[in-house]
Amino acid sequence: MSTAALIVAAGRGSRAGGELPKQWQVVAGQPVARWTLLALSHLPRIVLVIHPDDRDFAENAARGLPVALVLGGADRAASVRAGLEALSDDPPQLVLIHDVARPCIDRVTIDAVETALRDAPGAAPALPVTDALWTGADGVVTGTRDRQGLFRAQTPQGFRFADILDAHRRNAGDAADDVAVARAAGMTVAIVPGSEQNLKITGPEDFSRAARILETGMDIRLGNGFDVHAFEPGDHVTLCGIQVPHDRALKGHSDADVGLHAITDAIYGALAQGDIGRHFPPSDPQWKGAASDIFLRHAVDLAREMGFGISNVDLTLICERPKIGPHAPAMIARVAAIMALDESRVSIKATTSERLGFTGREEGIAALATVALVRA
Ligand SMILES: Nc1ccn([C@@H]2O[C@H](COP(=O)(O)OP(=O)(O)OP(=O)(O)O)[C@@H](O)[C@H]2O)c(=O)n1
Ligand SMILES: C[C@](O)(CO)[C@H](O)COP(=O)(O)O
Repeated sequence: MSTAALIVAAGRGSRAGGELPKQWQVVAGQPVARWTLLALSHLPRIVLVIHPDDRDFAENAARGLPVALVLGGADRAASVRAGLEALSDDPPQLVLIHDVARPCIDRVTIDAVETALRDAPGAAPALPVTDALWTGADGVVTGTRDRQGLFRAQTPQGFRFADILDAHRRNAGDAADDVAVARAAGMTVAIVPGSEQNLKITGPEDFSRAARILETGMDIRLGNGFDVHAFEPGDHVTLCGIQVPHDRALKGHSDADVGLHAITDAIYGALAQGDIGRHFPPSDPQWKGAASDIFLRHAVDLAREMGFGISNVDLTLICERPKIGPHAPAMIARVAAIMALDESRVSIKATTSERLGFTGREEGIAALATVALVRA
């Protein structure tokens, strides 16, 4: 069965507060939407429904993943409808409709919904209500309600695609969720076990709850990279993608960007995927004089293919000259752009070796990098 994920992310998150809609705020090192996309990234097709103002945030959250962006509507039902219509050009057999605001969704729950669709046209996770239920007014309990047979609804809510598309086309106005739309169209919806961890970020206090859950399930990898290039005659060096005037150049098969090479090696190291020489052999003439951002982009793409986000990078350049400080802001901007990271996650600093050793004798430049990769 072909299954697509439809993630609705066009809401404004007004109850959650903050300067950005909740789905673009960072939790446990990554935007909420990135966590949600990664959780569903085993599915072959993902549609992310967004507000027209949010395209840049969405592209950042979806980087490296096969995600189609679709513009949403004024309410949740309109956004779901827009996503379904976008999928209808090449319809999948099943669709899992998920709130972007539920980033802690786990694979067991996703698979349970998909499996239940073998026997029912709709299926959704839910948790039975276990607390006693009251009615209240003016701060006083006015009655009790029977909790028997009551459930707390979650997403992803899964459906046979043709049925839910038809149900949404016939639905007028907003609806609490897609189960309501499906039931109004006469579809049977099976309940599968939900998860306490699959909370929806709704109010400000939910960010820290989600962070605790995401951090517990994290796979954190650290990698280090070290590189050295010797000086040769020339009039500039290329460091972290920036041409820095100098009375010598760095010698190498590529552009000899010692800084980018160290960062690239740190990423390969964190992934246990060898080093830059394994992926780009110096014996291969096509890398002669190559700009080293090619190598760094490859390492970043490999990390994302393996399901890792890059949390931060810290680079130290070791040389007496040229002075790095004046160029550091441009270097940070360039490395952040190559790695598609926020500049606040890139540190580039320099030290001399107090005139000791080969860097002290100004025979070359050394670079030492550390990166942290995170997978949910
Ligand atoms: N016009 C809308 C409104 C909501 N949603 C999505 O529907 C889900 C559930 O909605 P909710 O948690 O209520 O999100 P918001 O509408 O963003 O929050 P609020 O009501 O606090 O503004 C969210 O993933 C939200 O992005 C959407 O895609 N389009
Ligand atoms: C779809 C849903 O997540 C089910 O719990 C929920 O109905 C959507 O969010 P809202 O807070 O009810 O708008």
